[in-house]
Amino acid sequence: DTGSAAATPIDPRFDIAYVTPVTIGTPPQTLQLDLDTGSSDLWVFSSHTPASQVRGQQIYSPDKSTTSKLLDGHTWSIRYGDGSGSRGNVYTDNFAIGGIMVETQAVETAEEVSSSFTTEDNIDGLVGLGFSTLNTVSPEGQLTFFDNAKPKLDAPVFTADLKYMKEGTYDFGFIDESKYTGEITYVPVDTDPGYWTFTSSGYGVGSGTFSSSPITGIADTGTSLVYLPTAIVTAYYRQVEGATNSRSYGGYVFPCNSTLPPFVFGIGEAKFTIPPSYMSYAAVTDGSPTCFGGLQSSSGIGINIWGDVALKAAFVVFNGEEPPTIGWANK
Ligand SMILES: CSC[C@H](NC(=O)[C@H](Cc1ccccc1)OC(=O)N1CCC(N)CC1)C(=O)N[C@@H](CC1CCCCC1)[C@@H](O)Cn1ccccc1=O
Repeated sequence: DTGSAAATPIDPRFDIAYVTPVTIGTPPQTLQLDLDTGSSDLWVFSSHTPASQVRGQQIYSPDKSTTSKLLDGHTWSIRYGDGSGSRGNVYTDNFAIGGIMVETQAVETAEEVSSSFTTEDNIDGLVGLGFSTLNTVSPEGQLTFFDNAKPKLDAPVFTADLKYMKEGTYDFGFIDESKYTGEITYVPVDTDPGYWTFTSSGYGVGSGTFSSSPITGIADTGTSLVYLPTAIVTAYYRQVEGATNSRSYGGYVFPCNSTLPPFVFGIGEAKFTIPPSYMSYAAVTDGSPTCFGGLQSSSGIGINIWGDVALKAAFVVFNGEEPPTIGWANK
């Protein structure tokens, strides 16, 4: 099998996250979920989510599906890097993305979600596409959609073609040659503890010299920005007039009319350029002349994260063969 599904920005003003339509159950219930390679739980707003915590999200009702089965005695609870979280119980049911159907997918139904999920009415839940070792279901961990779908895919891969303020695509089971230019550069993935962890070959700021130094980090479709070591981040903002590291805004900000250099990162011998428009992420509040940077320091996180700001500068292949690799191509 092969399949494709849209990745649509949830906000027309800036790319904070992307959602993809999925169907769950019989008859199919359609929800818009955030495909997140930085986690491995598939959870949804549901008929079990208190009404006070639901604000416009689509919900999954297992009781309305003739193919749902309660996974008795199983629970889940997850906390994300930005402090948001959710928990609940587990069903198995039919689950499809882009026409790829998994009959007994573990679908984690939320009994509680944190306030940032309640306020984000465009996200009905997440599809974790990290490695199944990260799944939080207890007492038995469950498989991700990708692990369940892999045996029926023409190739054990999925690709991300995220776009700047535009609809992109996730493809499953094939590599669409029309979506990239030149060659795909594959590098090894370290699957411990369960992210798509790889090592970049270095970085450059604008037309400055390229610094060939290894940067190990995760490819994370669920994270909006890029988080790298402080030395790299300060080297970048040193080139931006009026940039400061703002405690109140929680990161590097600068006057929106400042000229930003592009940011270059290496994958093997290949180079990828994040254009200035992606590096000026968003005004700190609507209409403010102060903008928040798309590149921020990872010093408070503990891992480097290549989030959407970097991923949308490339066509990315998540290769689930043994051993897994990750491929990057220009587009
Ligand atoms: C430094 S990991 C921060 C990151 N969460 C973000 O990137 C959020 C995304 C968002 C989406 C929609 C509305 C609001 C915010 O956005 C910001 O935090 N932003 C954007 C806006 C900026 N003004 C401030 C900074 C994050 O926890 N991702 C996790 C998945 C997310 C969780 C929240 C919902 C969307 C999916 C996940 O892959 C990160 N992970 C990665 C590895 C290990 C653990 C872990 O947990």
